[in-house]
Amino acid sequence: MDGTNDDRIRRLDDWDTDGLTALAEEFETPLYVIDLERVSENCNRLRDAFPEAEVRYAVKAHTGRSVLETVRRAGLDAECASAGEVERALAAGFRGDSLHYTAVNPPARDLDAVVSAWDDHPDITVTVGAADTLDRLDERGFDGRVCLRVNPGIGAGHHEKVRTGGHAKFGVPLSRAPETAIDAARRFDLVGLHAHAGSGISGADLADHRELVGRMGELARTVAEELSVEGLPGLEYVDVGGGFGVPYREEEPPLDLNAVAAATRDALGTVPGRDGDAARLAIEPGRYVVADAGVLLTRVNTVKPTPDTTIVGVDAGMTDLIRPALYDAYHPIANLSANLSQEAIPATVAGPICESADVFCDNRPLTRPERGDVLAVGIAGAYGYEMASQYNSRPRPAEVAVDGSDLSDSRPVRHRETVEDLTRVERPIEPLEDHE
Ligand SMILES: Cc1ncc(COP(=O)(O)O)c(C=O)c1O
Ligand SMILES: N[C@@H](CCCC[NH3+])C(=O)O
Repeated sequence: MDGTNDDRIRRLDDWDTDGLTALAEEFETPLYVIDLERVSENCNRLRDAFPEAEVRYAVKAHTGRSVLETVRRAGLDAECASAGEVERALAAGFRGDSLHYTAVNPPARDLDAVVSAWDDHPDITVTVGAADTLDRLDERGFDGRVCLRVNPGIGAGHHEKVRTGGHAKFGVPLSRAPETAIDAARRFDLVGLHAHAGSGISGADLADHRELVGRMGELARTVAEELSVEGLPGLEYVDVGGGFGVPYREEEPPLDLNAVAAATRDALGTVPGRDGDAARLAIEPGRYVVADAGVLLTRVNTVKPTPDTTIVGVDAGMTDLIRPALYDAYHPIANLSANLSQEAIPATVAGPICESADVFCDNRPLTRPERGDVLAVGIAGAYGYEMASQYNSRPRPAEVAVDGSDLSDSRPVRHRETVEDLTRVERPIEPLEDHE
């Protein structure tokens, strides 16, 4: 670690245009491309900025097996939001002591599965955001490692729908946290305290982040003192969540990760921990690890001039990348096939789904698109494939992995679904011949 952190993001310009076009030819579109070397680099950037911390990858950003294996090899732990994610992380080789399951109103099926996984992997940690969840774990005979999720009363993030910190759904209210923590410590092995502000935190949110971490530091010192009075084991860590943003717009400055790390350290202060050690800092970023490692490729099938704009119809839609429809999120878009001498026109890039929200951008300059052109939608590695659906009976796209800037060496890591994949779960109610 050299004390510096290259905070540049990988932009569409940094990808090899011919290489991406060749991938679209070979594997067809819509197609996700994921650069595993960039995933590793992003893990290293986080570890360099937070050398003292436990860094846990929030698996929900991209659960692809290739990504999970890459993150594990880069030495990060895994933070899982469901029993399904726990199962996938275990299958990708994460050990129990690197697995953290964050239980939010957990369905019984999830708790049963995680408690059963705990039988084989007793070092799994369950992060609990309600006293009810503690009781439900108890009822299942679980007496392992728990972490208490606290609602810090502060939310942050790129859109109101992703600000979790202030939402009552998440975590035990700060005022109730000390008593709930002591109750948890009497019944389980209470190893940590946790809070998460939200997703897509930018430099402008640094004051909120600092306030959240400060509150967690104060709470952790109160809890540590009460644990010590009761003769209970101290805390191993304080987890201040993830949410580190990446600049999707060209003009947005990148997050200064070193400044965030310094502010985090400063605001947390020292928390007495276990066996005479201080409690460690933990963070759980998802987006930062994978966002700029992924691109979505899509092909133009329609160019329709209208009085207000030119509609550029493409074969990817909100079913492949829902972020623009759901959060009005901005993703850079480039026409890979365009001759650079051609002029840019205001274009509205729209997909094939029967929803007016199925639009990637409105009236944005795009080098004159023609039918058959390949467009790249950038910074699509986080919450892209992961939030894809099969609405309108659209099978989910394929994904290929590459390693670094040479795109000639690619391998498919997710096959393109077929309609048969969609209907496999269905059973007819009557044989078709009865209709004849
Ligand atoms: C509990 C928790 N941890 C970590 C994350 C990861 O967030 P991000 O991908 O923004 O880093 C989330 C998502 O907001 C979350 O809910
Ligand atoms: N899905 C959101 C992030 C939410 C993270 C989970 N709490 C996004 O695409 O920005």
